Amino acid sequence: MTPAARVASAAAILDRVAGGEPAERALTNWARSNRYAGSGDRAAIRDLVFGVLRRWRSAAAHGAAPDVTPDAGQWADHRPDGRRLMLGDLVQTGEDPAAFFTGDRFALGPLSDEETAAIADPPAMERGQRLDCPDWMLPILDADMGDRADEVLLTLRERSPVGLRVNLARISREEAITALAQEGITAQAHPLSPSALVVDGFPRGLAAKAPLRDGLIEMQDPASQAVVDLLPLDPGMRVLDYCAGGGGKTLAMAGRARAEFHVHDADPGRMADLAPRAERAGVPIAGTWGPAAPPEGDFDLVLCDAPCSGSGAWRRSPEGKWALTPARLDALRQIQGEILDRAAALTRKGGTLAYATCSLLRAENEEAVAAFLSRDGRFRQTGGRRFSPLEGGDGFFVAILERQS
Ligand SMILES: C[S@@+](CC[C@H](N)C(=O)[O-])C[C@H]1O[C@@H](n2cnc3c(N)ncnc32)[C@H](O)[C@@H]1O
Repeated sequence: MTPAARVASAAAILDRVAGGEPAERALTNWARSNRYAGSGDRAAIRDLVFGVLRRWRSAAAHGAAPDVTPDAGQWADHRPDGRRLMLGDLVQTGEDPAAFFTGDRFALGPLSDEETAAIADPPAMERGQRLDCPDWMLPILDADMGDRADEVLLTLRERSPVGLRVNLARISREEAITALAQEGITAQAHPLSPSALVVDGFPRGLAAKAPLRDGLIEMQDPASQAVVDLLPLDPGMRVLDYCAGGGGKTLAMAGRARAEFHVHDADPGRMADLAPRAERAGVPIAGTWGPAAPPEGDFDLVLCDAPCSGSGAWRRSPEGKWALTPARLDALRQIQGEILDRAAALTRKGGTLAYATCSLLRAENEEAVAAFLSRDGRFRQTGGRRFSPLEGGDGFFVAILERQS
């Protein structure tokens, strides 16, 4: 496909996303009905779509498209079109739109006079547009992050570097760097965790490289690994990953200690990849639990990597930024409290309950923990940390809570 045809395809996919279709599904559906597109085309189109998702408001401003609904942070009421969004993002990333809007076969039609006039001068943007943040969240983020809020939000407008976790149970970080170099991938040690690497650039097909296929290295954000580094883990412990999802943290824990790992998720489908990944990494999973068979008994360590706004990971999952509403945030806080209460009942006396989110918001982090501690006097906070996206990984939070009685 030509670069112009890729831009036209991205615009068509953005139309569907603006119409309510989740981006991953829109990309998959597009690929299914356009089988001529090779893997390089699909990856390039995905990059274009995700670039706009991260910078939706500023792209709309540059393309003279309607803004998102300002109070709810959603695009549902004003659906800007993919053509204008692509136009705006090309302009703001320094590309010449005329090179893509050619009117050639498979390309978008040439720029109209109105579009040419619209992009002639940079638009006047309000702060939320410039930072690509829903307006209702700005005061919350200002209160929670102080004078770093703008810097953090600007970071979240860009693509996240590719983080890897070395399975230290099987290979050292230096050996991993060498193994990757043999595959033509350059990676450096990342300061957030002894197991973390960051890859130079955005190489295609990374997941299919031998060290990843063989379970020696996993894709994982460095801050996610740093959260696991803070957990009190010893060999032989009985550990429950209460919100295990795809098992990223279970496998990271297993890389640190030969413990007995149990996994649970309210949506067992989310754990579908866990068994093959665990097998590749050489990690036995002692128990898998779901809503039909909830976990029982006393665990030495229960990790709750709770569902959250995902605000620390908006680079990776930018749709979440626009889908979040005050009502959704309230619902998440409710769920987080329920998860903490359930997990507390599964933590043995003297054991540890660890609460983590990839959220930047105090409401989901410090305030959730404070509310839990005021409900359950048996626990005391003994550690924890907040990770900022300015440290090179996702924004994360973890609190270590010890059960004392
Ligand atoms: C942040 S994700 C977990 C990511 C995972 N720990 C990892 O590192 O790959 C949160 C998970 O919590 C699950 N979840 C949502 N509500 C839950 C609940 N009430 N109890 C347990 N798990 C829940 C979701 O299905 C989702 O898989």
